[in-house]
Amino acid sequence: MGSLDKLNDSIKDAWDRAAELSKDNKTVVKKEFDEYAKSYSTDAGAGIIERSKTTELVDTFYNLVTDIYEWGWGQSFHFSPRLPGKDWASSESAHEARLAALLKLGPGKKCLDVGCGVGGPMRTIASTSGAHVTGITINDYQVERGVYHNKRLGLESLCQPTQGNFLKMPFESEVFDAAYAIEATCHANKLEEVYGEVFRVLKPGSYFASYEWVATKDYDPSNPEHVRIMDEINFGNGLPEMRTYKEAEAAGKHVGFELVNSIDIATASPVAGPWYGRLKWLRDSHLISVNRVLVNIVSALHIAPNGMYDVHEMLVKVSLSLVQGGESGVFSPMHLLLFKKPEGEVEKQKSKRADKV
Ligand SMILES: C=C(CC[C@@H](C)[C@H]1CC[C@H]2C3=CC[C@H]4[C@H](C)[C@@H](O)CC[C@]4(C)[C@H]3CC[C@]12C)C(C)C
Ligand SMILES: C[S@@+](CC[C@H](N)C(=O)[O-])C[C@H]1O[C@@H](n2cnc3c(N)ncnc32)[C@H](O)[C@@H]1O
Repeated sequence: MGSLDKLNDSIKDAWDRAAELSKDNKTVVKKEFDEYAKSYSTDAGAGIIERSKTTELVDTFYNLVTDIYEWGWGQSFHFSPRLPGKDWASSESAHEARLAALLKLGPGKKCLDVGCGVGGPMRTIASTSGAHVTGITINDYQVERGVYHNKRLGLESLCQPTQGNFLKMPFESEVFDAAYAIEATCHANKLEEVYGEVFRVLKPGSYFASYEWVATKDYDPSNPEHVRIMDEINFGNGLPEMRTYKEAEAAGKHVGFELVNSIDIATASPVAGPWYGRLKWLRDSHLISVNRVLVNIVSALHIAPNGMYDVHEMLVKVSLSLVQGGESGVFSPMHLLLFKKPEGEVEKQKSKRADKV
C-alpha cells in the first residue's frame, strides 16, 4: 500500500471515529466547559478554588472528556512505559497486569478498582488473573460505557463497574481481598481521604497498589517554569493540586497502611521508552492536528455539541504540558506505591501456622 493510500485510510478511520464521537456524546456543552474553566484559580500554584466542589467538578470533567479519551486513546485512561519490541497496546496491558501480580490476584479473589474509568484496566486484570473486579467511578456515563464493553467482551461475570464516590464508598468494611488505583486518586482533595476509605474496605493483611500522579524529587516549587507546568497539568486533567511522592507515601502511612514499596515506574527501567512517548508520537505524526481539524469540522457543522472544540483545545494544550513535565523529569504519572493493611490477630495466627508448615 502506498503512503498516500495509508494517509487516506487513516483520515477515513479518524473521520469514522469522529462521527462515532459526535453520535454518542450527549453531555459536552459549552456551559459545562465554561463552568469548569472558571473553577480554577489564575494564581500560580493555587489549583481549584472551591475545594468543596472538587468531586462535582471531576464528574463534570469526565462528562466532557470521556468520549474524546475513548476516541483518541482507548479504554484505558492512563499512561504506560513503552516496552522494547512491544506496541502501545501490549505495553499498556503489561503495565496493568503488573498490578494483578503484585496483588497476588487469582480466581476467587475480590478486588477493588478505585477510579475505574470505562474499565480498560479492570478487563485486563480480571481476565489475566481470574479475580473478580468491582470498579468505582464518580461518573455515570463511564459506568454505562464500562457495562457496554464488559457485555460485548463476555466479561460481566468478572467485572462490575459501579457509580459512587471513592471518598465515601458504598461498600461494607473489610470485604475486598485487594485494591488498586490507576492514575485516579490524584483527583481527591486529600489523599488521606481516599486512602482511608480503601483501608476501611480491605480485609486485614491485604494489599493496595496505586500508580500515583506526583511531583518528583526534581520538582522545585520556587521555579516558576515547574509551577506553570504543574498548573497546566492540574487544569487540563481535573486535579485539585499536585502532590509530591513523599506526601503520597506519608498519606498512606497516616491512615494505617504499611508501605511495602515505593518506586517511580517512569524511571525504573533502563530499557523502556518514556510514558509520554505516545503523546509525542501523536503530535509528531500530526494525528493531533488531524483530530483538531475533524473536531473543528463536526463542531462547525453542529454535528458535535457546542463546546467540544474548547474541550479538545484544552486537551491539545495539556498534552504539551504533560510532555514537558515528563521531559523535564519534574512530573510522573506512575509512581507506584504498594501498601499493606496490617494483619489482624486472626490473620497473624494463620500466617504463623502457614510459616511452620
Ligand atoms: C490519568 C488521567 C488521564 C491520562 C490520559 C489518559 C489523558 C491525559 C491527556 C489526554 C489526551 C491529550 C490529547 C488528546 C488529543 C488532543 C485528542 O485529539 C485525542 C485524545 C488525546 C490524545 C487525550 C487522550 C487521553 C490523555 C492522554 C488524568 C485525567 C488524571
Ligand atoms: C484518569 S481516570 C483513570 C481510570 C482508570 N483507572 C484507567 O486507568 O482507565 C480517573 C478515574 O477516577 C475517577 N474518579 C475521580 N474522582 C473520583 C471520586 N471522587 N469517586 C470515584 N471515582 C472518581 C474518575 O471518574 C475516573 O474514572
